[in-house]
Amino acid sequence: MTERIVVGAALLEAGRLLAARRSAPADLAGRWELPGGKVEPGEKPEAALARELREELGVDAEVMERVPGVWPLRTPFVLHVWTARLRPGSPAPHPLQDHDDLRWLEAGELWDVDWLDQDVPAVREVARRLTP
Ligand SMILES: Nc1nc2c([nH]c(=O)n2[C@H]2C[C@H](O)[C@@H](COP(=O)(O)OP(=O)(O)OP(=O)(O)O)O2)c(=O)[nH]1
Repeated sequence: MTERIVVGAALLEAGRLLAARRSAPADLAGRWELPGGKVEPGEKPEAALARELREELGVDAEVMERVPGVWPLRTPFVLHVWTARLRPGSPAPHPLQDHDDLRWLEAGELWDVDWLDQDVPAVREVARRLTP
């Protein structure tokens, strides 16, 4: 089966990571994830991620670097993660779509939220970039 890529953002600001709490579907609701979504056919992953961040959070984000790794989600999806930052003048993130809460986490708070199980290895990889 062909893999389908879900792009997730490690949105970073002043050494903090944005975590987003899913509001749907029921089996994922209440758990925390990296904001993002599915790459559409013909779309570049970086463009998909900037689009998802605009739609879901209302932000103007710059997609920076790929965090090495491919993390399996529900078949046929796999998670690819990119670091990102808000462009100057971007609105602050708001949970407009798919989420009902957001938190900026300092390095020491990363494990205070209940990440989706499948996101834990990705967040661990991101954590290496946050820790001084
Ligand atoms: N965005 C995102 N999705 C994740 C993560 N971890 C994880 O298992 N998923 C799952 C949840 C969904 O089944 C799928 C991504 O779907 P989505 O609902 O965010 O995608 P989308 O915005 O493109 O929405 P749609 O096609 O369902 O309308 O991947 C993660 O960290 N970020």
